[in-house]
Amino acid sequence: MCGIIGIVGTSQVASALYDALTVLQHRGQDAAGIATEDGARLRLHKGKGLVRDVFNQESMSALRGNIGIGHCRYPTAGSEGSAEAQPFYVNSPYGLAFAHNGNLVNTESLRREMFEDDLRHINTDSDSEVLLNVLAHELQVRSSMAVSPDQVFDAVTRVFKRARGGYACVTLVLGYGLLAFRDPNGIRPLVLGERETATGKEYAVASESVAFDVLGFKRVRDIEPGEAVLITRDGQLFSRRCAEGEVHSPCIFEYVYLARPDSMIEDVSVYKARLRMGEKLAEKILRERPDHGIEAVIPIPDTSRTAASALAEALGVPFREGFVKNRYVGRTFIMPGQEERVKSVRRKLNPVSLEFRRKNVLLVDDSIVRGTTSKQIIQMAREAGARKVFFASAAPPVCYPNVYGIDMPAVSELVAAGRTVPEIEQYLGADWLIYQDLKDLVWAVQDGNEDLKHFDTSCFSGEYVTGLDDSYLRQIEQARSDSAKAARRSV
Ligand SMILES: O=P(O)(O)OC[C@H]1O[C@H](OP(=O)(O)OP(=O)(O)O)[C@H](O)[C@@H]1O
Ligand SMILES: NC(=O)CC[C@H](N)C(=O)O
Ligand SMILES: [Mg+2]
Repeated sequence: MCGIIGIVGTSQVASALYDALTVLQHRGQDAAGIATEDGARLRLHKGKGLVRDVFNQESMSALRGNIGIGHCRYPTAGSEGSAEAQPFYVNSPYGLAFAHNGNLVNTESLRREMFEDDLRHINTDSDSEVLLNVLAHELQVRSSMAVSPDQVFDAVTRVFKRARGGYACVTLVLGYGLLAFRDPNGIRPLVLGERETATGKEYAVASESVAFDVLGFKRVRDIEPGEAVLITRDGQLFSRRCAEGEVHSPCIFEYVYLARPDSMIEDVSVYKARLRMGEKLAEKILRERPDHGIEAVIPIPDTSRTAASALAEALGVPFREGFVKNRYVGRTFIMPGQEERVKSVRRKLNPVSLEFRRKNVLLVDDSIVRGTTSKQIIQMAREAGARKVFFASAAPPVCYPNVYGIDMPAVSELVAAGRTVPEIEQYLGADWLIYQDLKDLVWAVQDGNEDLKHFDTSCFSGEYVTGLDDSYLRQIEQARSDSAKAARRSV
């Protein structure tokens, strides 16, 4: 769930790309990059770290041009190294700079095809570099000096046939324009925006609409599943559905945790969806624990706040800020190693003891994945003097890996996998634990747009809309478990 942005402007775009990346930072904290085209050349700067650390005045001033793309990375493939920071670049055909949010599930066979059939060298372990080369190959075999939208759309049609997985992508086609496309199932989000300026209309494409709010762009619409949009350097927009007939399945975890609440995805307000998650969870608590005795509902900052506030209101129990978040510590879940994640929970969240002392409290989180946060938080609540500590998750138990752009590769690391709710309760140390039902989570999102009939719920249901090769889950567990990553870092 990286963040991506592309802008076709009528004046310099680097600072707008930078600003957009800072509001998409919650989607990826590991690396960031910007590529622009200054009329003659590609300008590219990228590196490891937060957006504010990767760029300085000097690197920004070199990023000249009225058209460009940006990326902030949360790795789901390959390493966390700077070589895999995005955008990636290939010089042929035309010169392509590419940024990708998502994850492919047939990377290895594509990598082999690239090498053996298409004679292309892939230099990293990144699936995004593979995807860029598939696009480059398909453009190459149709290329001519004068690029046409039909050629580009035919190439993307082939990419959709070859690449399986979740992918929302922006590509800078040097000397020509910006190409954006979204996988045939529409798993990862991608929105189109525009703004009128004194010098003409400008377009932008981004992972989340919140990027448009800060840039003063108007959200026009979501890019459709299997659609490609091409915006030429002189501001003409072309689009085509290049894949049809696949089940539209936006990732439900965007609504649970990944996206900012002030974003709209698929015409659904993430904020309102989270409120509805809280309401549904309250109904379940009232059904199953009518004599709950809860004296305060306490969110685990940041993401659960919205759901917890609605839950408290529906229960008629005070909503209290029992944990203060250190605003200088980033998101824990998207950190690459378990040791770092465990340490950062305590660095990040500190209890306000008086909200716990001699009280029965309900702690609310948006989700429980590895249990890193919840286990420590329950202990902190007890240390702060709580009488009873109940725990509620606004999402159902996460029991299966996510393979479409969220780094949850190993079943063995998921606290709910192979455990019953009472067993998880005991492991986390809660007096009782309650999870949202999947049907209620689906309802909470669908209520915002009843045209959405299906979602990618794979981490809750184990159903993978693209299908998976038999050995795939075993392979990613071996390659991407915390222990595999730690072993890689130590060499
Ligand atoms: O069970 P776990 O493996 O701990 O993962 C789940 C937790 O991680 C996320 O928080 P995070 O700190 O990443 O971000 P937030 O500040 O947006 O809530 C999420 O909101 C849960 O609190
Ligand atoms: N989270 C993502 O979208 C990751 C993109 C890509 N798979 C990478 O690892 O860089
Ligand atoms: Mg959290």
